[in-house]
Amino acid sequence: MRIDIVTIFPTFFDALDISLLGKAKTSGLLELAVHDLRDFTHDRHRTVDDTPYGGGAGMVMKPEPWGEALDEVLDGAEDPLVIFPSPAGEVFTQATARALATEQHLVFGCGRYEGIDQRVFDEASEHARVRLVSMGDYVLNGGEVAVMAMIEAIGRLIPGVVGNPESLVEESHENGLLEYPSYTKPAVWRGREVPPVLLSGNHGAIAEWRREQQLERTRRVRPDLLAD
Ligand SMILES: Oc1ccccc1-c1ccno1
Repeated sequence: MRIDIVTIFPTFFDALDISLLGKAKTSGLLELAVHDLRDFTHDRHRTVDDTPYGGGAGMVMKPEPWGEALDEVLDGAEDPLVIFPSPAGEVFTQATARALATEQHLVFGCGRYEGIDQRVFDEASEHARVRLVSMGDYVLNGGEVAVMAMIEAIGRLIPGVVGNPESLVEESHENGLLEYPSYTKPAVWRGREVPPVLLSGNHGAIAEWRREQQLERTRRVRPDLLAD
């Protein structure tokens, strides 16, 4: 998979050089390029924003730098999917991550300020598939945090990135439920014992207990996940 990111804070994504995603880059499973939007400006101040037409507080990201940046990133690309994090987007879920992990080329556009001139989305939509994606019902200062979260959620689902694929199966949201509680040594810690069933060696009983824990936790914390 190739990932391109367009942002005014390119160093924000230095963190992608560490941990699993760093190994995925080194191994060639993941090709990543970060582009500084200001490299596509032509004025002395490298201006990327301006006041909104119609008035209002804040600034809007200018279309020209975005147009030139996306022209470069999309030039010669084969069926890329362009994703802009936005509070106005469809909500990102594990199902979204699974679907995006099958894409060959993702382009992430990180908006800042009060957003990006609408004509950028309209123009990009004539050259590629474009989606606005929300990380949830809250407001961030920009798309970089959202893109980092999406890249981690997507990247770990790319075959070969996570050492043991089995570890992906019993996670929250993989089977529509929240994950069961986990325990490790010591068997007793500050007087708190590990549930005896987990020490029983009875794999059937352990699986049943874990399923019951998933259902109980989901009913308690996220009943919406159980709604039809
Ligand atoms: O609040 C935002 C500002 C810019 C880009 C994305 C967001 C956002 C908020 C929730 N999901 O995405």
